Amino acid sequence: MEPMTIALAVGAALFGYFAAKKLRSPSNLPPGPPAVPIFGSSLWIQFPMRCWILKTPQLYGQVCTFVLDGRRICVLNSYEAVREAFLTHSSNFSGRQVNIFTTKVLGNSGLLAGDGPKWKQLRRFSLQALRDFGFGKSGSEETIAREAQELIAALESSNGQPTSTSVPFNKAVSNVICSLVFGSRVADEDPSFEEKLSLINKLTQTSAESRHPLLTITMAFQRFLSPELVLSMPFPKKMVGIFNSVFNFCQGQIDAKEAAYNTADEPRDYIEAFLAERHRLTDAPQDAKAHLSNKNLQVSISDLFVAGTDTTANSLRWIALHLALNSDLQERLASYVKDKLGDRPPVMGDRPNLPLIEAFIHEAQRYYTLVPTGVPHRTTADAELLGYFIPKDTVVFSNIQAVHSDPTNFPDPETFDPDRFIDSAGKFRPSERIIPFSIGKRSCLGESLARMELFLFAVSLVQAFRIGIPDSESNRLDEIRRYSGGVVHSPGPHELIFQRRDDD
Ligand code: HEM
Repeated sequence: MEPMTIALAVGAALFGYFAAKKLRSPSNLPPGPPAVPIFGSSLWIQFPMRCWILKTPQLYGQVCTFVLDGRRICVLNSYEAVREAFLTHSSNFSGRQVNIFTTKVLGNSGLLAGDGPKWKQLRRFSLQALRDFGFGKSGSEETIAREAQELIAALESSNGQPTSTSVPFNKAVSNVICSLVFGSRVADEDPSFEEKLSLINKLTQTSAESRHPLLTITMAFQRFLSPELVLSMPFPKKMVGIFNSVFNFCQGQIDAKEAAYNTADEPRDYIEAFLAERHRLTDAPQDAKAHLSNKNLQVSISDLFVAGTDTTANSLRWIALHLALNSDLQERLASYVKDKLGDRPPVMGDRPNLPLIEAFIHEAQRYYTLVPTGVPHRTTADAELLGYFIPKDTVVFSNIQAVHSDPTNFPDPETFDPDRFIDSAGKFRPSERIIPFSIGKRSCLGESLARMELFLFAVSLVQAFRIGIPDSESNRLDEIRRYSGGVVHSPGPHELIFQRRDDD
């Protein structure tokens, strides 16, 4: 071989080596605050962490990174970043965090926190099972329509006096998920159900990261302690207690089903489908039925129950609050619905004929981003994102709120304007950049159910009531709207007035 060719080959090899090394070196990480041994970046960020994450687009741009409690964290601050991570490189970005909690309390199980082949099988099974009981089909439509009427009756019983939206909305939405999962309207049948709802609320609202500076120091050393000791500390202990109460409740439902259900019968709900599938796969190899363990059943039911209740109920509470504060819009929607449907209750088939309602819900999901910083993912391999290096086992937050308030996607994002999604022919034109349910392999499992609920409940409310707000509540709007830094951004406690329209 010519010396020149050898020199070129060696040069090319060295260039390739150093280029790859640069990608892998920390200098090619996204920007972010400094990190020091033991404390990571905790001295530079503000807590609650999720509130601080919302400010990172202004500080660091589209993608940023920092280190907390020994974990590298990456934040996706634009639609392009979320799409590239969760769609283009979904195979590397679809894991979930592994920590003492997911290992010791959740047993690496369930729909929300699990990952790997067992989670994949469970997700596939769950989507199929819930579809069979009407996810996105007429079964759930009937269930939701019935609960919408129950909700209206409950609100009507307040006789036009200020009433909290929290319990009635949560109960109505819970009854839908309970019907699909447990086969009964547990929320109405179990007298202690309100207590369960408040536990769920604590789970989704509590911010694990809101901490006192002293706690920051304790947290920094936590990873050097035994899991048992960590779980006995005040905050983790409280969370474990809440989880265990939800698990016990779910286990009670499973036990009752196991005692009564004959696996030869056609399953009628998620638990029965799980038991039937387990029976069907009795002789299958272990790999094929690894997702059908008792722990997986217990955790996935509580996942459906937790993820399916607080999210939809709080989206509806934001919608009711917004209508109460914007009577012009409320009257416009009410006369629009009256014009299209008269007084008959809505059905899903009405959706194409109600583009303004579709646009209103779409805008509500943008404006009141319910899960502002997403549910964190984990990289399962070293990855590249928008030219940056993201190491394996990085925890990845999607700043959905930043995507929804990006003025390049939504001019004048602080203005609530459903008409931005109505085209010149009067048709509803949704934006792919509105991602309340996230996107990709880990996107929300209950999206089609939630969309049906939002439509049927919202139309029913607009038809039935003139919604108002007492002066005492209008004076504390900042407090009602404040984000506590939990996974879900729900409105703070407040009361609204529901006056029947047909009383006019
Ligand atoms: C308006 C209502 C809802 C919103 C805004 C919402 C939003 C979300 C978001 C942002 C995620 C995280 C996706 C990701 O990690 O990238 C998620 C996951 C999930 N949601 Fe929902 N959700 C809603 C309703 C529901 C309902 C009704 C159910 C149950 C029937 C449900 C069940 C789940 C489950 C099981 C997951 C975990 C999926 C996985 O990790 O593979 N959600 N949801």
